Amino acid sequence: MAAGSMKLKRLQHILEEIETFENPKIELEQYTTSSHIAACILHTAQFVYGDITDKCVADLGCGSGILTIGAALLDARYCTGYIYSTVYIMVLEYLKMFIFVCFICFAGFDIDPSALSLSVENAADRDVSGQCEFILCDVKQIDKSMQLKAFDTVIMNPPFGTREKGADLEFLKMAVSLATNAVYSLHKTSTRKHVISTAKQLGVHPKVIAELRFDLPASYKFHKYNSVDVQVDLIRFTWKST
Ligand SMILES: C[S@@+](CC[C@H](N)C(=O)[O-])C[C@H]1O[C@@H](n2cnc3c(N)ncnc32)[C@H](O)[C@@H]1O
Repeated sequence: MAAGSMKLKRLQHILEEIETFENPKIELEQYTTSSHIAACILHTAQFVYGDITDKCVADLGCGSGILTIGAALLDARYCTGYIYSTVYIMVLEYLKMFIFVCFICFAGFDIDPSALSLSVENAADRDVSGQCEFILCDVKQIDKSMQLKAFDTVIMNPPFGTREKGADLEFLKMAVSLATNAVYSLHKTSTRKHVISTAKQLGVHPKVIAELRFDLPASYKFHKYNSVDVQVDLIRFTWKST
C-alpha cells in the first residue's frame, strides 16, 4: 500500500506511539494533539483536499512532531516543524532555514529545544527522519526575507493565546506568509469571530471544516479537574473561496 493511501486507523495507530512532553511548559501552551485528532486532520487534509501527499508541508509549533510525522507518513515530500532557544542556535538554524528555503523542502518548527529533540526521536522511531526537518526558532520571529511562500501547506496546532495574548493570530499570520495553497489551524471556538476577521484582513478565506472537543489532560498544577474539555475549530484557510 502506498503511504499516500494509508488508512485512517493505521495512521492513528502509528501516531498513538508518539512520545509526548514529559514536563510540558505552561508558558508555551504545550498541549499535544491526540493521535485520533491528528490522524483525522491529516487524513481529511489529504483525502478530502489533496493537500499533503507530494506537497511541501510545514508544522508551526511542532511540539512532539505528531503533525509533521503524520504528514510524512502520508508521503509528504518533506516535512518541517519550528522551535527557538539561544542566539547561537538561532543563527545556525536561520542558516539551515535559508538553505532549506532555497531548495524548497518540507518541515516542523518549535521554540523549545526539548520539544525538538522529542520530535527528532519520534521521527527516527517511525523511520521518517529522512523526510522530516525540525527547525529551532520563534515562529513569530521568522525573518521577513525568509517568508518566501516556501510551502504548499501549513498544518498546525498553535498556542491558543491563553498564556500569551495574540499568539494564535501571530502564528496564523506567519502560516499565511509561508503557504501558497492551504493552512490548517486549530483555534478555540470562542475566538472564531476574531480568527475569521483576522483571516479576512490577511486576504484568505476561512472555512470551519470540523468542530472538535479537546480533552486536555490536567498536565498543569493549576488545573482543578483531571481533564478539561475545550471546544476547538479546525479551520482551513485558502486563497480561493472554495
Ligand atoms: C499546542 S502545542 C502543539 C504541539 C504539537 N504541534 C501538537 O499538535 O501536538 C504548541 C507548540 O508551539 C510551541 N510554541 C509556542 N510558542 C512558540 C513560538 N513562539 N515559536 C515556535 N514554537 C512555539 C510550543 O513549544 C508547543 O510545542
